Amino acid sequence: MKVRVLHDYEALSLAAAGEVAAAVRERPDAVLLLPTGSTPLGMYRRLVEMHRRSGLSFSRTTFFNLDEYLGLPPDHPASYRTYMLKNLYSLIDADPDRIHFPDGTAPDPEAACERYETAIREAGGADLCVLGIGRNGHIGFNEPGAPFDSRTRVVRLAESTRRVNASDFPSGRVPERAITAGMATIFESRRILLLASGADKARAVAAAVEGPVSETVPASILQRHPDATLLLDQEAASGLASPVA
Ligand SMILES: N[C@@H]1[C@@H](O)[C@H](O)[C@@H](COP(=O)(O)O)O[C@@H]1O
Repeated sequence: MKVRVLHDYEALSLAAAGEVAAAVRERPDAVLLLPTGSTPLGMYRRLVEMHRRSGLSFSRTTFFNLDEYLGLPPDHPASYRTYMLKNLYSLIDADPDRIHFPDGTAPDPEAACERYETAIREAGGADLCVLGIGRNGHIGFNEPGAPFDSRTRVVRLAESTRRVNASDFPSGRVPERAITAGMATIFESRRILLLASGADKARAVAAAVEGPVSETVPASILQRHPDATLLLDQEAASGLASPVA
């Protein structure tokens, strides 16, 4: 696992966008597994700029989302589908047939999870997975305790995660469950990039980088990955015992 510390959020976003752009330039039909949350917003903004200014094309790229709330209508303002359309897909030349989301409203959610896992596998697996990190070390919606061999499945959200995400649901209750790509699904990505910004991520980052590899801290699995990079801003890196360049 490599760790890169950038000066601030803007530098982090630019570096992350550079990595995604390089993957897509090298392989225009790359398969990407992408996150939501506030952290990747700057990266998406930069990717849209690169598309507009330097002609970076995503027309052959296949996109999968890491997760989605269970039971939210797809056009709900807080659904991850809405987030991705608004912040990325509607602003670039993505092919709608190559954009995939977990189906949070499927009548049989377990079957929808299996279909999603199969779709990722049939696409050849992810060339690049970009992750954020929860304050409790979660990746996607794999909360502490998620088995390392888990696949795309329905999960119950930690109460702390529901509290943090409550600001996205001003007029209602935060869903209790979600569909997430599993730990093994994520780990099988050929390259993984985890982004963390701000002091409130410092403890989770330190546990993921310097603590034992443990299902208690889902992001710690990246220590075992052959090609994982953490992009941190200085605040997110502030809990690390050993300084990194
Ligand atoms: N399911 C998402 C995660 O994929 C994301 O990484 C995390 C951190 O979000 P933020 O970047 O807003 O801190 O929260 C959510 O719960």
